[in-house]
This record gives sequence, structure tokens and C-alpha cells, in this order.
Amino acid sequence: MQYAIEVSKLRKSYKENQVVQGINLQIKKGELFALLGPNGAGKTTVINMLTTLLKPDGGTVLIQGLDVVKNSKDVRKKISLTGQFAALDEELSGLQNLILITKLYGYSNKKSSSIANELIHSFDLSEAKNRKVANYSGGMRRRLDIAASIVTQPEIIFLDEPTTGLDPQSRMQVWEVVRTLLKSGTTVLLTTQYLEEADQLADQIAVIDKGTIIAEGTPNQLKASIGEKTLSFRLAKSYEPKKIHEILVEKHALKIIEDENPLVFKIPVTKTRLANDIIDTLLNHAVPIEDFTLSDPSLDDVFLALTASKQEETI
Ligand SMILES: Nc1ncnc2c1ncn2[C@@H]1O[C@H](COP(=O)(O)OP(=O)(O)OP(=O)(O)O)[C@@H](O)[C@H]1O
Repeated sequence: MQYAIEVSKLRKSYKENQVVQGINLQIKKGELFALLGPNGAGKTTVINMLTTLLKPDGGTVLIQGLDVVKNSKDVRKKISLTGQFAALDEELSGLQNLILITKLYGYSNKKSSSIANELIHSFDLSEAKNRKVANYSGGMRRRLDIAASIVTQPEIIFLDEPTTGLDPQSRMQVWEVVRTLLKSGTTVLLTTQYLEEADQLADQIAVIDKGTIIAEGTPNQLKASIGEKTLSFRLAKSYEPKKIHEILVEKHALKIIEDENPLVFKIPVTKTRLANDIIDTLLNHAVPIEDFTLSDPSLDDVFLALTASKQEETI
């Protein structure tokens, strides 16, 4: 099977700092693949190598079978990249920006205008189409930037942190735009620092940390390995943390995620029932619990859980 994107043993260093350390990725046609990782994990460096902007030190990248180093010109015809900062003319309206960009690709005035208007409509920007981009909200800008990157109908789109810095409502609008792209059969590689974003959009997720892939799978597989939810509980008064470890880790093989606050404990759980069982167990041992919550794991939780030992399903 030919993958849309196939990355093998990819490496990049800046002086002695190895920021991408031999990563492998296989991305199928038409799927959304999310590269999830914190600031400085190496996501942008990977994207820049995959989009021909940066030469790898080692390894290979094939975009629909074409090598990014040997066939960079042909690769560029198949892809588009939307970075963290929009490359739009602030003084022009949204519509004018799109028409200008479309014309740059050699389309006639009439065709450019029709492509631009169609994009404005499908990205829900009709009301603001004649307004200067300088007066757009962050979410509108990001949508316009994605629209600008697909005027040539690329087969593969790279979105580098498309929602970083956006409010939740604008983030959801960008998600809708991404879903529209997927419906048209486009392959999307998206980088994000938000677990929820990867969970919402991705068919496959790879978690990257310090230039290495530390976990990979579907959102469900990943959640099953890190816990569907995180149970957090706080102790009423200073209590010997060793005892909590004895009860939960030694007796019941659970993993605990340490918190800065020594009275707070977090545990990844695969089932809500497990959270109930844990609270019951602690109360049976007369552990003074002040409060507890069950929430979606944060990216920090994911990293800590991925590096901790595996827990049992039930206790
Ligand atoms: N041109 C460069 N010269 C030297 N070091 C660099 C350069 N570009 C990136 N780095 C370093 O490489 C590491 C990876 O950076 P990269 O931008 O790829 O991470 P990222 O996961 O995209 O993070 P962010 O979310 O902040 O964009 C960081 O430690 C960064 O400081």
C-alpha cells in the first residue's frame, strides 16, 4: 500500500541539539493524523522537513511516493502548509486576499473571483468578506488562512497548530473547517498541543516528546492506555503519602500521577466504576478525602501516564 505520507528514521539537529531523533510515521490517504506534543517537542521541525522547507539530516520522507529532497518541486505541487502565523495582507479584505492569492496561482480574474467567493461561503466568512483582515478576530483569520492554503486544491494539507491562541468558540469553528476538508478526501497532518483537539479530529495520533514518538494509535487506543478519565482527589489534612502509595500502588497496582501539591493525587482510570472503587477503597482505609473530581486527562497527564507503569483494569 502506498501511504500519503511515509516517514522513516527522520533526524534533525541544531548544532548538538538533536530535536528530531529518528521518527517513523505512516499516514494513509484521506485520514487526519495528529502529531500531539508540548512546546518545543519538535512538531514544527518535523512539519518543515515534510513540507520541503528544511532539509533532514537523515532518514526519508515520501509524499505520495515522492522523496521530499529529490523531488521537492513535485512534492510542493501536492501539498499546502498553514503555519502558526497567518500570511495575509492586513489592509485588504478577506475576499480581496483570497482573490489575490488565487490569481497568483495563474487563474483568470473571473475564475479567481468565483473560487474566492466559494471559499468565503464554505468557511462561513460571508458577513466579513469585505472587511479589512486587520479587523478580523483570531478565529476568522485562521479560517481565512486555511481557505487561502487550499485554493489550489492540494491533496495533502499540513496544519501547524491551527488553533493555538484561539478562544474555545473560534477553535470549534476551525474544527468545522478541518472536518469539511476531510469530507472532500484531503489528507491532513495537524500538529497540536491540545489532547482534546486530537481526540475530536484525528483518525490516528502520534504523541511526540523531545523529538521522539512516545505513543501512537487511534484516539480510543491512546485513551485506553492512558486512562479515559483522570480521577483527582485532595486530602483533608497532611496525610502520609506513603500510605496512599501502599494502598493504591502496592496493593492494587494503580499508577499515581504526582502533583505539585502533596495533598493532591491524580490517577488515570479506564472506567468510571474504577474511580468509584478507588474512592471506596480509600474511605475503607479511613483516608481523609476532602474532595475529588473526574475529568478528561490533560496533556500533562498523558505524558506522565505514558511514562509511568501500567495499571490494572479493576481493583
Ligand atoms: N532554527 C533553529 N535553531 C536552533 N534551534 C531550533 C531552531 N528551530 C527550533 N529549534 C529548537 O528545536 C526544538 C524543537 O522546536 P520545534 O519548533 O520543532 O517544536 P514544536 O513542537 O513545534 O514547539 P512549538 O509548539 O513551540 O512550535 C526546540 O528546542 C527549539 O528551541
